[in-house]
Amino acid sequence: MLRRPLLTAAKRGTSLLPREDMKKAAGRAPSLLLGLLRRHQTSATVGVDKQKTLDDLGGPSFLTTLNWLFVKGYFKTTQQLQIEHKKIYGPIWKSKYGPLVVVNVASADLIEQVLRQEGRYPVRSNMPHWRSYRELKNKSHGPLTEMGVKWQRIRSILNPRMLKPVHVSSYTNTINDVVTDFIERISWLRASGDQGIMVNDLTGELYKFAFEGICSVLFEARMGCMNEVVPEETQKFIFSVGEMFRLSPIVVLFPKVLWPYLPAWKQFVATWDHLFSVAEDLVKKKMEEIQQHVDTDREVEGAYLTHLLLSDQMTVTEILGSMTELLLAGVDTTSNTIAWALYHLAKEPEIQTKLYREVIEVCPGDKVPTSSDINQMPYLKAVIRETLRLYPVVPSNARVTVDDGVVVGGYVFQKQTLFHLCHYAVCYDESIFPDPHTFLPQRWLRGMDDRIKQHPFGSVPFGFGVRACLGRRVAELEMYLLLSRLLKSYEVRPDPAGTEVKPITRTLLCPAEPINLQFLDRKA
Ligand code: HEM
Repeated sequence: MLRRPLLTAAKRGTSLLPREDMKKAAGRAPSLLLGLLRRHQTSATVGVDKQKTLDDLGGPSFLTTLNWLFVKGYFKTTQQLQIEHKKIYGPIWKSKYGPLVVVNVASADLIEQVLRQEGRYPVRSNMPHWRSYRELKNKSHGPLTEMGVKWQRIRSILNPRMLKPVHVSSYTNTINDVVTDFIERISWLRASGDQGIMVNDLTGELYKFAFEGICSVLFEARMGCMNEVVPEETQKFIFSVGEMFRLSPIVVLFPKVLWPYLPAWKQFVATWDHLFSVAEDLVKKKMEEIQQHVDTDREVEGAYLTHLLLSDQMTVTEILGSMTELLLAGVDTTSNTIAWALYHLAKEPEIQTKLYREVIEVCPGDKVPTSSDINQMPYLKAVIRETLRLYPVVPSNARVTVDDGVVVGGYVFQKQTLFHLCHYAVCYDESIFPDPHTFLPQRWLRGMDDRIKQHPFGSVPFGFGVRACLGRRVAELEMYLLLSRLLKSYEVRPDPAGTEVKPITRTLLCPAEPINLQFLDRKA
C-alpha cells in the first residue's frame, strides 16, 4: 500500500490528516426551480409548439447500423460515418446499438444546445467498463471517469496547476528540455537509418515525445524516451494504452454480466493493471524523494505531483487515480495533433515558410522560445488551431442529460439521454468553414478579411464548459514549443513515396498509416 511521506506539519504548514470533509464539499444539484426555468428558456428559444420526443426521431435501425459498420466497412472510419448519416437523416437522428439508443447531433447549433443545457456536473458517459475496473481493483476514479460532486471536487483540486496561465508557463523550461532532446533524437534517427534525411514513423516518435513531456510535467521525472534505446517499461506502457483503447469498444458491446467470461475483458483488466502500476511506481518514487529531503532537513521543491502530495487535499490512492487518467488522456491527443500539423506543413511549403519566418522574427538565432514569445506568434497558434479543425483528435464526444425535459432541435428529451456530439461532421460543414477540406490557418487570424463570423461551436477541439479538457493549456504549450523549435532546426518535406495518410477512428482520430517525413537541416 502506498503511504504518504511522513512530513511534519510545521514543514508543510498543513494538517497531517486526510481532509475527509473535502468529500462533503462542493455545491448541491441545481434546484427544481432553476431546472424549470432553464427548460422554459431553452424551449422558448427553439420555439416548441408540439412536444416531439425521442420516439418521433428518425434514424437507422440496429441492423442498418451494423451494415454500415461491418459490411460497408465504416467501423474504422466512424468519423466519416457522421458525415454520411448527416446527409441521409439531417443534423439530428437516433442510432440503436442493441438496447442502447444514442441521439446524434451534427450541427453547430445543436451541439451548442446540448452543451449549454448542462448543469454544474456534466456527465460525458457512464463509462461502465472503465468504472468497473476501478471498482473491481479498489482504485480511485480520476477526472475522466468520476461524476457529480465527487468529480467537481477532483477538478477543483487539479484545475489550478493545469489551467492557470501562471502555473502553466512555469512548465516552459521543463518542456523545452524535452524538445531539445527530441530535436537531437530526430538527428540521430536520420543518421542511424539508411534513408538519408528520412524519419519513418514520426507518429510513434511523437508519441514518445508526448509521453516524456507529460511525465516531466506531471511526475517531475524523465522517462528516458528520448534516449537511443527506449526503456522496456515505457514501451510496455505505450502498448497497454493502445490495447486499452482497442479493447474498450469491444467490451462495452457486451452486457456487464458476461464480462467476467470474456477474454477481451481479462485483457482489458490486465492493460489497466499495467497503466496503474506505471503511475504507481512514479508516485512511489516521488514520495521517497520527498521523504529523503524531509529526513535530511532539505527544502521540498517541485511542481505538480509534489504539490498534490504536500497539499493533503487528496489521499494517495486518489492522487494515483487522477494521475493515471491524466497520463492516459495526455499522450495520444497531443502527439497525433503534432503529427498531423507536420504532415500538412510538409505538403504546404508556403505555409511552412510563413510560419518559419514568424518564429525566427520573434526568436532569432539560438533563442529558445518562452511562453511570452509564443504569445507573439499568432500564425503558429493558427496552424495548430486549423490542424485541430481538420483533424479533431476527439472526433465525437458524449453527454448524458441529467435533467428531464431538455430541448434539443425542437425535441424534448428525458434525463439519461445519451447524446453523441458529431464534431467531425461539423468541422467539415461548409456553411461554417468555407472550403472545408483545405488547410487554411488564416481562418483563425483575427481581422484577416471579412469572412463570415465563425460559429463558436463549429470547432470545439477541447470541449466546452466546466467539463472541458483539463490538459488544454499544457497540451498547447507542448505543441507550440515543439513545432516552433522543430521548424527552426529543420525544413520538413513529404515522403518522396507520396503516401497519402488518411485518418481513422480508434476512439481518437489517428493516422491510418505511419507518417514518414524528410527533415532537412536549416543550417545546411
Ligand atoms: C491536443 C491535445 C488534446 C486535445 C485535443 C484534448 C481534447 C479533449 C476533449 C475534447 C475532452 C473532452 C471535453 C468534454 O467532454 O467537453 C478532453 C478531456 C480531458 N482531457 Fe484533454 N485533450 C488534449 C490533451 C490533454 C492533455 C495533455 C491532458 C493531460 C495533461 C488532457 C487531460 C484531459 C482530461 C483529464 C479530460 C477529462 C476532463 C473531465 O472530464 O473533467 N488532455 N480533452
